[in-house]
Amino acid sequence: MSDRRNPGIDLDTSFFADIRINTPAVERRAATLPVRRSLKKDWQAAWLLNAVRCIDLTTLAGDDTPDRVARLCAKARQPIASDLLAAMGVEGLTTGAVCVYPTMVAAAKTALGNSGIPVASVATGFPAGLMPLDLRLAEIRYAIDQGADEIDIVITRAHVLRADWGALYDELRAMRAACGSARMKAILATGDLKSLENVARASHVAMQAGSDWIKTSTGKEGINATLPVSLVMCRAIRDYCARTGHRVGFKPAGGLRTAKDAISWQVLMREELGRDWLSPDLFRIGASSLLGDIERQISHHVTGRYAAGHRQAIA
Ligand SMILES: O=C[C@H](O)COP(=O)(O)O
Repeated sequence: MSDRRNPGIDLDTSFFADIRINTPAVERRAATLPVRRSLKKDWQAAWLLNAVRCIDLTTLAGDDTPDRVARLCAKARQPIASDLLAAMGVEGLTTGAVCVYPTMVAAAKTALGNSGIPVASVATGFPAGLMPLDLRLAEIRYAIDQGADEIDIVITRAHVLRADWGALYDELRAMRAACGSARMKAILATGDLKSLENVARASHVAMQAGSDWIKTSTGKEGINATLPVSLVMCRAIRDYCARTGHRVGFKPAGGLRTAKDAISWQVLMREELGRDWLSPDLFRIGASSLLGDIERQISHHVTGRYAAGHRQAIA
């Protein structure tokens, strides 16, 4: 993985002051993505393998335990059965990262050992973010002390809803500073932001404040990752890159469960941002329950039939 970072820039509201989004046009464009490509079978398998290496394999449940995290990490190290990978001539495939709560970071680090798989920790009062800023920053520092390599922060939605871009920028800047060398993903919780314009504005502020990835959702909002919202965020990434030269990654998260989802979002990345955004450096899929269907489809590709349920991934 490269050590590329987005350094951010000073807050510049001119990037989004006049933004107007034609929602029906965005929805029409997004609707073409899942059906646009009739991918040949071999290509489909390759895209699914690529999705695996971009997954932030996630468990964020109230009943998480170190044992569950250890099982998740075993899956991250060997996400697809070795006989299926051997049949496709693939070696060394892992997920992009494992994503857990701060108190589970140490268990994940131990279980991942020297695999090189990064541990991402949510922080800053995930999922609502409604805690005093100093406590949210302390949580980032705690996660990093435990060994987190990446931090998934949540923004204060009220700053967006009140159009208080200065407050949003300052909070994100402080979080970025607390992250130090750990890379920061900014969760916008788009399902709470009320409009696509707000999604675009929040995306710009998050990038200006130095986020390394912008992420759609916590997985806990009423509406999580959708293709229209993702399209708006990808266009903001493209715009920010054109104006500043800084490349920011994208992480859809929440509700992605099927191999078809994994392909649709990759088509979006390739068509809107280009091939560079198909690597784990610039693209992650946050998911707790996607791997099972991907493995099922890969198994079908290799063997011509669907595997028995007990052979499927727990995640
Ligand atoms: O960041 C990742 C999300 O929490 C995962 O959401 P999910 O459980 O709907 O896959």
